[in-house]
Amino acid sequence: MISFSKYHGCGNDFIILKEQNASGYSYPELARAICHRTLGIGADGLIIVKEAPLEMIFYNSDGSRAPMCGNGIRCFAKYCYDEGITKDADYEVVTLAGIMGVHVAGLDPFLVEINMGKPDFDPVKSAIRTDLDRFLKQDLDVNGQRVQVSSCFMGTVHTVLWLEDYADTADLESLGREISHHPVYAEQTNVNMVQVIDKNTLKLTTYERGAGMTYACGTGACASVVIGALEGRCEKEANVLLPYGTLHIKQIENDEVFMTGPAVKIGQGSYIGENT
Ligand SMILES: N[C@@H](CCC[C@H](N)C(=O)O)C(=O)O
Repeated sequence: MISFSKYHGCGNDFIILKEQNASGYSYPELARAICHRTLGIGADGLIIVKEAPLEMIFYNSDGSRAPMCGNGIRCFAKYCYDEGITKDADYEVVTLAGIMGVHVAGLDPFLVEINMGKPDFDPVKSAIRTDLDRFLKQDLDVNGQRVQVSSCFMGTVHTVLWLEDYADTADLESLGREISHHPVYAEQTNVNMVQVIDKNTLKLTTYERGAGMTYACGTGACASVVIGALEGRCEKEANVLLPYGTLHIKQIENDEVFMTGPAVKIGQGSYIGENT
C-alpha cells in the first residue's frame, strides 16, 4: 500500500508521495500505473518528495522523467505546507532543471510564486536538431501544413505557436501531437497553442510531452509569455487564462521569470499498487 495525496494547479493534476512511501518501486512504472485514469488513481504526473534538501522528482503519466513542472512545484509547495514539511514562506527546491525559489504568497486560497529562472534559447539545451543559434519563428511542415513555431527551454523544452496565424484550429490535439513528435525535436517538445486576448492576457492550450492534452502547463505559460514578449505579441507581464484558473507570469529585467498561481489539495488515500 502506498499513501498518496492528489493535488491540482489550474487543472493540471498530480499524485504526490514521500520518497520513503515509494521505496522499492520503479518510479517510471509507478508513474504509469498510478496516473492511469482508469486502472490507477489518475493524474497528469507523479511527484516524489525528497527532504533535506527539498527536492521535486517529476514523472509524466507515461513514465518519462521531466526536468521541471511549473504547476507541479506549486502543488509540491502546498503539499509541504499541508504535511508540515515546511511552513516557511520562502525556500528553495532542487529540480533536474536547477534550484527554484518558492514564495508562499497566500494561504486561503493557497497561492505560490515561483522563481522559474531564466529561459534558455540555445537549441542544444532543448535537443533541437538545427544549426541555428536560436529556434525562433521557424517553419515546420506538419502533415503538409506550414506551421510557424518558436522554441526555448523554460525548465523543460517548450514550443509556442500563435493561433491567430491559423485558419483551422479545430483539432488542437492532433496539431499539438504532430508538432510534439516532429523529428526536429530529438526528445519531443511540449506544445503551447496560444491565443492573444490582449497585450496582458493570453489563453493557452497545451499538448504535453509524456501526458498529451492537459488543462494547464506552468512552464508552458512562462514560455508563452517570454516568447510572446520577444515577438511583440504581449507584454513581459501577463495573465495566462486556463480552463481551471489563471497564472500570472512576469519576466523581470535580469530575464528571470516569476509564475504565481494556485495549488489545491483534492484528496488523499492508499494505492494498492497491484499493477506496478
Ligand atoms: N505540466 C507541467 C510540465 C510537465 C513536464 C512536461 N510534460 C515535460 O515532459 O517536459 C508544467 O506545469 O510545467
